[in-house]
Amino acid sequence: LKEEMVFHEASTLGSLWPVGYAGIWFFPLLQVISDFDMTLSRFGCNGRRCPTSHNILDTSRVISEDGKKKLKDLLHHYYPIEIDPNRTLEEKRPLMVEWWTKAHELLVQQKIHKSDIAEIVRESEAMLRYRLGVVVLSFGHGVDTMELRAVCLSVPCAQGILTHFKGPLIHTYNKNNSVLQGSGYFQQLSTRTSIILLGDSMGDLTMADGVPSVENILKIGFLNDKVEERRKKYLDSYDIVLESDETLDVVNGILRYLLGLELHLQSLVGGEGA
Ligand SMILES: Nc1ccn([C@@H]2O[C@H](COP(=O)(O)O)[C@@H](O)[C@H]2O)c(=O)n1
Repeated sequence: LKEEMVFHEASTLGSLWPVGYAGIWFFPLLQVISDFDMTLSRFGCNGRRCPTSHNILDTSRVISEDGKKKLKDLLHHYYPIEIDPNRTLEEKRPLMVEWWTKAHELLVQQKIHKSDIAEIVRESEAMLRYRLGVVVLSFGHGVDTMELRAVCLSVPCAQGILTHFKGPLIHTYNKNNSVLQGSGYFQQLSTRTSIILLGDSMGDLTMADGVPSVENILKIGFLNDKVEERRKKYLDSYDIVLESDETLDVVNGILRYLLGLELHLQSLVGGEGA
C-alpha cells in the first residue's frame, strides 16, 4: 500500500487521488491542501536556512551581482514585515504585493533562460521535508509550485527567456479560492469534504476557503521562525503546531492512522483491498 501511495508527481493542479487506491471510506473524502515553501520544503538543515523557491533563483548564477544585491535588499526589508506578529494581515497584504512585484521586475530584467531553471534547482540547497507520496493541492506563487527535481516555471517565455509573470499573483497572504478561480479545482474535488491543511504562515490558514461543503478540516502549522513571538497566534489558529520540525512525520502518522482505520473497516465487511 505504501507503494500505491507513491504515484503521481506532487503538486499539479487538477490531479486526482492516486490511481489504483482501493480505499472506500476515508480517502475518497479527503484532500490535502498545502503550502509549498517552508512547509513541504524545509526551512533549515544543519543550522542553515534552506532557500525558498524565490531564493533559489535570486541567489543563482543566472542573476547578476547587482540583481542579487537588490533582491537581497528586498528580502531584508520585507521578510521581517512578513513574519511580524504585531502587524495585521491587512497591513501586510499590500506590502507583500509590493515585494513580489519588485522582485519579479528584477527577475524579468535578468533575461533568465527557461532551460537553466532545472539545473539551478538541482544545484540549490533546497530540500523537501519528505517525499510526500500523495497528490496535494500546493499553493506556490511567482516562481510557482516548484518541484525540486524539475521546475515548472509558470511564466511566459519568449524564445525561452522569462518575459513576465502570469497572474494572478499569489503571495503569502492571499491564498484562497480567489486565485484559483476558473481552474475548476475545488469543483472537481467537491466530494472530498475532509481536509488536511498544511501551512507555515498565518496566510496559509485561508487556503481552503472556497472548498464547497467542508465537513472536517485539520490545520497543521509549521512554526519555523521567531517561534517564541509567534507561538500564541499559531496555537490560537492551527489545530496542531509543529515547532522547528523539519519532517513530515506527524502528517504521515495521521495518514497512516487513517489508512489503518480504512483497512480495518474494509476487513470487517470483507471489502475491496482488505
Ligand atoms: N521575492 C520573494 C518573495 C517571497 N519570498 C519568500 O518566499 C516565501 C514563500 O512562503 P509561503 O509560505 O508564502 O509559500 C515567503 O516566506 C517569503 O519569505 C522570497 O524569498 N522572495
